[in-house]
Amino acid sequence: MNMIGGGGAAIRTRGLRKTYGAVEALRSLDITVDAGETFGFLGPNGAGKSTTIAMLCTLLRPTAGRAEVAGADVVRAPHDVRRRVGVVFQESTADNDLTAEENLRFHAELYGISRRESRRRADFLLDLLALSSRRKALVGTFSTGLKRRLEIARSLMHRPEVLFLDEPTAGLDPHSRALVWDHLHRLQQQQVITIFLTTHYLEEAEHCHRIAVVDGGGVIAEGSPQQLKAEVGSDVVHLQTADNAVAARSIRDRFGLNPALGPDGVRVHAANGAELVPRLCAASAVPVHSIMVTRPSLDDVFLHYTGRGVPGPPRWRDERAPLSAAPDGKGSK
Ligand SMILES: Nc1ncnc2c1ncn2[C@@H]1O[C@H](COP(=O)(O)OP(=O)(O)OP(=O)(O)O)[C@@H](O)[C@H]1O
Repeated sequence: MNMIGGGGAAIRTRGLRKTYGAVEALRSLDITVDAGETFGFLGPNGAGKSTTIAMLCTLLRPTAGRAEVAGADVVRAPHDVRRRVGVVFQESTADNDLTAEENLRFHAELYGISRRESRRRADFLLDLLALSSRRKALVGTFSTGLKRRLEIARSLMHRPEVLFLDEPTAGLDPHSRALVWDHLHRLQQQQVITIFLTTHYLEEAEHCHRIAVVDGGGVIAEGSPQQLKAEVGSDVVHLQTADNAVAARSIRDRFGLNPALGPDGVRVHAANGAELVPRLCAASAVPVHSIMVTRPSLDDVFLHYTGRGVPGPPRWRDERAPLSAAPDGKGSK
């Protein structure tokens, strides 16, 4: 077969494009995902994430360009691709009127898996996703988190080489989110599997080996979470104090940093927030009510790479000019 490039990649796209009539959902996508990698596809609403998954799973035909998944071309060999991939969609597709086990077995039948193998595989996956105690329960009684885990189990019944997850933790509470990731990590310890997931959340990128940020129809940034965060910037330390203006001024004077005074307190960028916190508390000229360290947000990533932020965040202002103009700290707007 005429491959796009060298072997070894689990997913490879070149100039992949999709239009819906006049709407250009994806302009030109070039990505390479190695076998065994967890690859995050990050972007705002409408960036083309679901469209990309649909093309890679052969549910949508590309308008132009090439894509290979698990060594098969999505247009020329769609059946090969389908046998080698598992998919979990944003919307639940589990059958509420069947039990967890029946959902898995039904899927296995569609793939022509023998009963014996189906039983063995279902046992393994129900255990892996901590669903064994619910195997006989009707899926209609499941929470969103349980359903998502069942759908992941179902997508793995036919031993796919590549697992596509479209917003795997959307709509889940923090505990359920963490569980999903625990199970995915356990899965990767058990077998070599490539995971391609879409997400809005930069936090999810922490679980990925590499991520691509997609916007405006193509990839605008790509790398490991560490690389992207390093490029985006440093930790952000948020402080609330008895007098935020005084605190901001003392941070600037004592630490040579550039604090910003905002509606909820002071925030300051630092290379290592955790290391700065005790020093800030010890040196603060005013009592500190609360202090928190956060990582760069999706806003920060977009601002960095596109020069525009996602609309709506609280407005912060650089404190240097107002502080020197108004030593009482109130500053002008
Ligand atoms: N069937 C369709 N017909 C016309 N336009 C579509 C269709 N499906 C998607 N689009 C458009 O294509 C673009 C990409 O949509 P897509 O759903 O792939 O983005 P997404 O990144 O997955 O968004 P979200 O994060 O909201 O799921 C959007 O502008 C969307 O409105």
